[in-house]
Order: sequence, then structure tokens, then C-alpha cells
Amino acid sequence: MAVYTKLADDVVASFLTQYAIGPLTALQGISDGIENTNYLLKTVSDEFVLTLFEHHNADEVASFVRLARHLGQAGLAVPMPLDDIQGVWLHELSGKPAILCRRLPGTHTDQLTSEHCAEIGRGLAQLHLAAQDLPQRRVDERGFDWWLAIAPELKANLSPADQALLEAELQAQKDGRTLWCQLPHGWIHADLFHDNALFLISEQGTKLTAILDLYNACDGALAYDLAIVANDWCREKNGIWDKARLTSLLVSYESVRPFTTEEKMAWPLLLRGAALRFWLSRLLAQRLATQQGRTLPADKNPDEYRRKLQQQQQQQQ
Ligand SMILES: Nc1ncnc2c1ncn2[C@@H]1O[C@H](COP(=O)(O)OP(=O)(O)OP(=O)(O)O)[C@@H](O)[C@H]1O
Ligand SMILES: N[C@@H](CCO)C(=O)O
Repeated sequence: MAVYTKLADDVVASFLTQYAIGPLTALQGISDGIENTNYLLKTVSDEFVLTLFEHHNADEVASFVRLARHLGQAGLAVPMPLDDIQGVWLHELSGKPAILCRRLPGTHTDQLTSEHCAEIGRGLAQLHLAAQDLPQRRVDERGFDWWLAIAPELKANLSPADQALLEAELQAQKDGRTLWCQLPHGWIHADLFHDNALFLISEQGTKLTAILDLYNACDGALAYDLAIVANDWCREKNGIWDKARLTSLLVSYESVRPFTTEEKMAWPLLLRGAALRFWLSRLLAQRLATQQGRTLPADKNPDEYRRKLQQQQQQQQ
């Protein structure tokens, strides 16, 4: 994981002859991520990441790249595909859309601090503002309609208690729909977990160096995007909140884009919606993995998000 499409060295070496980056010197599959195939590769000139899209067609990839270019022009550090010598950035490898991006600096961390949360809060707010004037937002394929569509088939394998938890949340989300629709909307990242960010730590402090994986970006409530971040960056896997990290995230986000009154009112609803979304998508990923004889990585366990949803419901009773 996640190398779903295996590429031989000579195939990649031949692919690279289309670019002015020199010959391949090293190729290694990237194990992080569960959606696309990624390879880290080196040439004599630099390091690059080759991505093969496993679920998206060329038009969808073009939409992500349009967003990435727009954000890049606004000064955000996001991966942008390189043009080959013909000026073409979108290619096909093994029948799948493929792009080559420069490797961005920094590393992932699982030891999240208030400094990381402040950085990502600011970065996310900047992303929201920078993308405001970019039209043609994609529909959220994992949004409210998908929750209602997928829940009945996933429910069958849940315990009676979990079925009740799911039903209660779907009802609460239906009841909250009017408020949700009143919130400021725009392009959202929609999957900004901490494994989609890179950081550099130096004497100057902790610096966000990349926001990765724009491949779920879509139209959505901006504060919902922040709730997705809060659930992952500011809570332990057992669901317990780290209050210092949460405060740091919210203060930093708000220093760039202040919240509306409706967003403050909707915050508990958004946190639960964000937990529900990833509970359902992990249940689906688990089912697919089982069907294919694979196991999900331990850090993608659906139970984490069931617990987070359950605790959030209990806190609000
Ligand atoms: N431009 C880049 N620079 C540095 N590292 C990168 C770059 N692109 C991807 N990576 C590395 O590859 C990993 C997987 O990439 P990405 O998150 O896009 O894959 P994915 O399969 O879509 O992931 P997810 O399961 O989060 O949707 C990243 O976590 C990161 O470590
Ligand atoms: N970030 C997602 C996986 C990719 O969409 C999760 O942790 O469930």
C-alpha cells in the first residue's frame, strides 16, 4: 500500500524520457495513502512523485490540477504537475491518468503539537480564501447524498447499537440541513488529515511546507473542512480532544477567515458530519479490502471514527 499498479523500472525510465529532468536513478513505491498509486523517483536533477490515479478519469484530474495551479499562484505549497518537453502534463500509464510532480520538502509527523495545528489552521483558511474566485467546483462525492445512499448497505454488517448510532446521526444531519446550507461554501480540501501535510522544523519553529492530495477537493461548507481537520489533528484515536491543539487550530484559522454566527452555531453538527463521513468511507474501504483479500492499514480503522461520532453525540445530549 499504496502501490496498486506495479511499474517496472524500465517502464518508468522510458516514461521519463518525455521530460527534461534527466534519466531515472532510483524508483521506490510510496506506502502512504490508500487511494492512488504513488512512486518516489530520483533523477540526476531532483526528486519527483509519480501519481497514477486509480479512481479518477482525465477530466477529474484536470479539475484538481486547475485548483492546484490556482492555489500555487496564490502562494500555497501544493503539488503541481510538471510539463513534459511538449508542454503536456497529463499522461497515461497502465491505462490510468498519470502526473509527475516535484517532491515537496518536509516530512509527515504523528506527534502533533499546537504549533502544527496553528500552521494547518492558517494554511486551510488561506486555501479557502485563495480558491474563492475559482469557478466550477466539483460536487462532493462523499457528501450528504452519499451518506444517505451508502448507509443502508453498510448498516447490514453493524451491531444493533451501531445501527442505532448511525440512524440517529443521519436523522440529526437531515434536521440540520437548512442550517448547513446557510454556511459559507467554496472549494474545500475535504481530506486534510495530518498524513496529507508536510512540515519542516527548524530554529525558526514549525513550518507547513506542503498540503498534499487535493484529489477529494470539491464544493462544501468551509467550516466542515475545518471540522474534518479538527477531528483528525486535535483528537486522540480514542476520541479524546486535545484542547490546546483545538484552540490553536481554531484561533489560527479565524485569524485569517473569521467565523460567521451560523458557523459557530453549526460547529457541533459539522464535527459529527465529518466523523460520520469518515466512519462510512472507512467501513466501505474495509469491505472492499476484505473482498480483495487485503487488510486496511491500522490507522484507517473505521472504529476510530465510530468512537469519535459516538462521543460527539454523547457530549451534545
Ligand atoms: N509532491 C509530493 N511531495 C512529497 N511527497 C509527496 C508528494 N505527493 C505525494 N507525496 C507522498 O505520497 C503520499 C501519498 O500521496 P497522496 O496522499 O496524494 O496519496 P493518496 O493515495 O491519494 O492518499 P489518501 O489515502 O490520503 O487519499 C503522501 O502522504 C506523501 O508522503
Ligand atoms: N483520510 C482518509 C483516507 C483517504 O481519503 C481516512 O483517513 O479515512
